[in-house]
Amino acid sequence: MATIQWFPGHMAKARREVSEKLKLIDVVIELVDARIPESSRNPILQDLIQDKKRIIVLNKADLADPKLSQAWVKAYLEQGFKALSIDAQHNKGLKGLEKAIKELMAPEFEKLAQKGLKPRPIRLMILGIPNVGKSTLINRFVGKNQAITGNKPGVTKAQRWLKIGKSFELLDTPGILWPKFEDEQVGINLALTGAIKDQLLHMDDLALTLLAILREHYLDSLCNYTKLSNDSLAKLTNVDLLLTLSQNWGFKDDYDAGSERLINDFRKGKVGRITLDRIPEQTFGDQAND
Ligand SMILES: Nc1nc2c(ncn2[C@@H]2O[C@H](COP(=O)(O)OP(=O)(O)OP(=O)(O)O)[C@@H](O)[C@H]2O)c(=O)[nH]1
Repeated sequence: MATIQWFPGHMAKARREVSEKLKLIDVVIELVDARIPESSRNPILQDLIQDKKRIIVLNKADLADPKLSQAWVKAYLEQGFKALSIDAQHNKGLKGLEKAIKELMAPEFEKLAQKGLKPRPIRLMILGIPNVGKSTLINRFVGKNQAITGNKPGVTKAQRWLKIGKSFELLDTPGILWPKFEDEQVGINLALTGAIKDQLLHMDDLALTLLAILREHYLDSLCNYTKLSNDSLAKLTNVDLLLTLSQNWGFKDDYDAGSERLINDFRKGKVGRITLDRIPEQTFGDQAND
């Protein structure tokens, strides 16, 4: 996990670096965490990339609720974005990503074809907040393909491009933007998934919030994970439940150790496939609940 603290100076620098790189790019891969697709987006990205072509990629789909991943992709499509979900860790969905990027560039290649020109490699960069899997995607995407180096006019630092087959060239360093800070629930989501440092929020508060979300939306997963029946769970408050779990794990009354274990298990997917960001019903109807 990145340890960078985002001060205004760092933000300005990140913004500058991303703008510089963007000049060279045909398509931006906006990488988000499928468990928190909205919370893991950076609000200035739109402003930065303007009308540059973009695809929203929900990574870590293996950890997220498949129904909600589908619903989020649908919601983004309805907003006019190209979007899909992948699992970079296990190399799933990358062919679909390549296909979607080619579709995005089809109009440009059509124009080239009309002039009798062949398509050139599509230049890509991955952009996202810390911990969404940018490096993992770069590694999986490129596999055993080679890096090519080139100095491009207007860019002071040499940019290395990684070749992906004949069709793509990927910038070897991702663009990193800061996570959103303005909203408490977003902060909790980012902390629960590990996108921001744990110290910013109390572990026990995070654990209790997680238990509340699980009770409300993922009761079956909670029963499986805690090995408690529905009825037994109903008799326990979240505080009692956390205490019971801590004791079962051998931590006696050490609530913090229990909280940490619960959160780590959640991050690894041991609690189940959970998505924390719900689709706002007023905007998108209730696709997620069918
Ligand atoms: N389960 C799962 N884990 C993933 C996936 N992609 C990445 N990870 C894990 O998520 C963590 C962060 O991945 P990185 O690739 O380092 O993320 P990053 O965005 O480059 O992170 P920063 O360097 O902090 O900006 C690592 O532990 C990865 O193994 C995925 O699709 N599924």
